This record gives sequence, C-alpha cells and structure tokens, in this order.
Amino acid sequence: MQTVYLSLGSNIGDRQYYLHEALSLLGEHPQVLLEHHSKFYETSPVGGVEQNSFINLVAKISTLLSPNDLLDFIHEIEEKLDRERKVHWGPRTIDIDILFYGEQQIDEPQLTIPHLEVFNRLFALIPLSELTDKSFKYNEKIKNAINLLNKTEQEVKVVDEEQSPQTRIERAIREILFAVGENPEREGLVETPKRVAKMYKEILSSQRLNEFDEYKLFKIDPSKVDSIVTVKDISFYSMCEHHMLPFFGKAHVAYIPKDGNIIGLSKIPRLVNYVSRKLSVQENITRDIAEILEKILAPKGVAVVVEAQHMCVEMRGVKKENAITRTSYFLGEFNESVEKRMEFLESLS
Ligand SMILES: Nc1nc2c(c(=O)[nH]1)N=C([C@H](O)[C@H](O)COP(=O)(O)OP(=O)(O)OP(=O)(O)O)CN2
Repeated sequence: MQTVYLSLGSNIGDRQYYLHEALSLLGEHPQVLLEHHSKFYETSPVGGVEQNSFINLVAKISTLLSPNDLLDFIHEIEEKLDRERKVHWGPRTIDIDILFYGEQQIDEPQLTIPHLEVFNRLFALIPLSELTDKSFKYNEKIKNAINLLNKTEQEVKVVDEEQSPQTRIERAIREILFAVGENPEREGLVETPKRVAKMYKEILSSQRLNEFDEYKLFKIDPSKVDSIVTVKDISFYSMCEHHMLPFFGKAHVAYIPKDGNIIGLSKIPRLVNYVSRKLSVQENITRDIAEILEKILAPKGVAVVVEAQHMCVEMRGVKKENAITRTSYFLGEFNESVEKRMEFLESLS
C-alpha cells in the first residue's frame, strides 16, 4: 500500500458538494482507502486566470493502485462530476491532483510526481501541512515553502465544512423517524437513514446535473429516412415534487429525422432516465423529453406521450388504485399535422 496525498479543488457550482462527492467516490474504489482529509479552505485563484475563488482540501489515501491507474481513476471521478477541460488552470467543478505518491519521483508526459506546482501553491501546502509530520520526506520543504510564499497573493482561509448531502439526508431521516413516533435506534431502523440517503442518491441522480450529454448522433442518407422513428414502452420511475412519492409508468417517444440526422436508439431511454430521476411532475417530464430531444437533434418534429401511476393518488388522499395519468407533448410536424400526430398515437395502441 502506498500513501498518497491528493489536492482537491472546486470553483464552479456547489463547490462543497463536488468535493464531498469526490471524496465519497475516491473511497468507493476497493483499492483505495481514504485515511483523512484536511479542513476545507476558501482560496484565491492561482495561475493568472480570472475566475471565482476555490474551495480546496488535501486528502490522504492509501492505495494499491499504480500511479497511472490512480490517475485514470481520478479522471473517471472528474468526468462523473461534470469536469470540463476548457481553459488550462481555468474554472472547474472538480480538480484532483496527485501531489505525492509515497516518496516516488515520476517524470512522465502525463504524470509528474511530486506535482510540478506543489511547492508554489499555498492552497495545496497549507492543507497538506495538516496531514504530514516530520516523518514525511518532504515535510521540511513544505514548511519552508509555506514561509516563503506570499500570503496576500495567495489567500487561504479555513471555512466551515458543510455537511455532505449524505450526512444531511441521514440526519433529516432520523428527525422524521423521531417525528413520526419511531425510535431510530431500534432493530430494523438503525441503518435506515443510511439506506434512504443512498437510495435518494440513486433515484434522484439527475437532480444536480445541468444538461443531458449521454447521446450519440448519426448521419444517414436523407432519402432513406423520412418516416417517424418511435421508441415506445420505455419504463421510468420518478418522484413527485409535491409529496416526494413515486410515480412510474411508460414513456413513448417519436421524432421525424431531418437531413438524415438520427440518434442512437438507446439514447432515448437514457434521456427518459435523465429527465425522470429528479423531483418533478409528469407534465414537466413529458415536455422536457420533447424539448431536450429537439434541442440536440433538430428533427422535423418530436412527439412524447407519458402514462403513469401516481402513489400520491393511490396511497393517500383520493386513494384511487390503478388510476393512469396520460400526458402528451408535440413539436414541429407533430404539432402542425393531425395526420402525423394520429399516425404516432395509433402506433401506440
Ligand atoms: N486557489 C486555487 N487556484 C487554482 C487551483 C485551485 O485548486 N485552487 N487549481 C488550479 C489548476 O487548474 C489545477 O490545480 C490543475 O492544475 P495542474 O494540475 O497544474 O495542471 P492540469 O494539467 O491539471 O491543468 P488543467 O487545468 O487540467 O489543464 C489553478 N489555480
């Protein structure tokens, strides 16, 4: 096992959320043990790019991964957390840099260790100095660099670490259990807050995503495709925003290709998943599927029908079991042409 120090930083969006998610994802790898992490620091941007301040921390891990495998895993995490590589040293939802990998020195095109800039960056050195001691080979160098660097140019100040989303949900569920008259310590409930927090992370996985990007477009001979492309009976599950209760059913999606532009068929169910895995209402899901598909594909027309059962209708209030709600949304030729709309609707029966 090797002891590795990682610098993590974020300066876009919910910065602490991205940092907590990155720490959580790091710890999920079977060959990575998250030992400790430093306090959270608000830091002024270093490197000359005009951008928002960062929140930084340093994590100490033990790992069996090789340096390059660890770098690949880090890039996977950055990818998952919407990292876009637009401007060198520019703004980012998350950045994870390997500062030290044991006492190894590595100088490869894609990886230099110790990190080339580590002794020039207070946003890395100060959190790092929390985790290292005189037994660490570079301890003295770290302390000297901290003393030498200009603390007015590179502001680094401790901020309160917000609770991670997981911790906040677990605490809230415990409160709800108390409030409904339960004992969260009893057999069967002890792990419930953790389970519910994990469940929300899965069923509301789109909640913080800014856009749908899991698609692939293809171009075929326009003369060979002018009819309606329909993907129907796409099952989905969502959570209603009024009662936080599930609603679920089938989505039927159609489009009329334009200029031979088509979308990979598996991407339409992915779009339905993206749109449904957040707190919403059926009308919004129906509209969002249509409008996102139109935006990414620019077809001649889009048609969406959604049929769902709502637990807020079945298990409370009016208590009507098996009531089905049907919503539809039409764009382009499906909006203008009754024939096209009827052709699509008849294909669903
Ligand atoms: N106060 C802060 N300033 C800067 C930070 C930071 O985290 N806090 N981060 C950067 C860098 O963008 C980041 O550290 C990556 O730099 P580096 O590993 O040196 O180079 P990369 O190849 O990974 O840079 P890319 O931006 O990914 O091309 C700057 N300032």
